[in-house]
Amino acid sequence: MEILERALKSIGELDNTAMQRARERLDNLTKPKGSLGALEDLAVKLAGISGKVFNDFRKKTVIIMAGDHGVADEGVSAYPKEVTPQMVVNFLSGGAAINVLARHEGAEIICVDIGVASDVDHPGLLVRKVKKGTDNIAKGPAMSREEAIKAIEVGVVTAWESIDKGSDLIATGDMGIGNTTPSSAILAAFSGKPLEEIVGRGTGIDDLRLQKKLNAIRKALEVNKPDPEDPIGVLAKVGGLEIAGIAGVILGAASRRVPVIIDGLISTAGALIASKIDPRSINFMIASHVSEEPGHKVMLELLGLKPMIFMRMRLGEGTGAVLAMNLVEAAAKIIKEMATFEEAGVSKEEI
Ligand SMILES: O=C(O)c1ccc[n+]([C@@H]2O[C@H](COP(=O)([O-])O)[C@@H](O)[C@H]2O)c1
Ligand SMILES: Cc1cc2nc[nH]c2cc1C
Repeated sequence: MEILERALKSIGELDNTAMQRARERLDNLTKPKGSLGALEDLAVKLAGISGKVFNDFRKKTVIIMAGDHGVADEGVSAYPKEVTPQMVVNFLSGGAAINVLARHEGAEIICVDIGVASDVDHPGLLVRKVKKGTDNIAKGPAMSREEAIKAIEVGVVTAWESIDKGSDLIATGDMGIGNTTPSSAILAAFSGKPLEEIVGRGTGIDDLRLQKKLNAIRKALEVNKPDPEDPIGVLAKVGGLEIAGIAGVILGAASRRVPVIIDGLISTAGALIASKIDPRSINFMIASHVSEEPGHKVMLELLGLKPMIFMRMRLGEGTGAVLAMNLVEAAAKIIKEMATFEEAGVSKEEI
């Protein structure tokens, strides 16, 4: 708890003066006021986060949290559990979608085993296993409260270490067969929305598995009775180890005023937990894309975040978040590199 408390103590507000200065500069650049839309809002947010109008990113990092799920035994995924460690090996060998996109964006990948059921032996893996997969949430809690806190703290420390090594733009990613089930359960606990509206097909399940998934979430909520006023309790009861780790990465980045780009459904479930632990953490989050999972849009609305990319993606791994790094860098360059009306000798608006 000491690490989490330390992180929470350092989370501050956005720097309003820097944001105002950023808005003024944007209004003086050679374009009609506001014409770069969300790109301008992003430049203003970056100023609020760093306290500086000009930002550039030297080291971009995606942190992938990997964990397994006892609830996979209920037949809620289209793929077997073994895929979790197999994909971890794929991340470390460079063959996954996230490797391609991270290379494309010039980002580094950190992969953390925070709760994979089997052990992966690879020198590139950060082994910070809190538990060998969660217990089946349809039958009882995913993990103990102590384990949930420990997993959040793994995320905090991983973010801090990466920032200490120079990371100044962080993206969140996940890997875990079955993890759209706890992510949807977390959303149900916080939103109270009917499951039919928020539960999707994850890796691509058929109608039969969708019914099993809905039943498993219904049972998880009945058996565990998560209290939306107790976010760590929600996480321990119906969450996942990688979701906890992602919440920790977000709180860790926020505590160091480093922008953190949120990926799809699972990462945003982590963001919801972080936001309920400390709402100020939302200030440091940047939404990337909106996933095909129906619950993702609802999560982003709850957080009050607007996604920038609509590409029908539903992969996880941090893929949407890493794609958005390009837009974050573009926003930072616009405010820094564009000429003002005065510099370019362009006439300003008449009214
Ligand atoms: O990020 C998303 O929005 C997303 C949506 C659907 C599936 N996934 C990925 O697919 C896996 C979970 O799907 P499932 O069907 O096993 O619950 C897990 O490894 C996630 O990274 C990710
Ligand atoms: C192959 C595969 C890759 C993934 N990456 C994230 N979730 C995944 C699920 C599967 C099944």
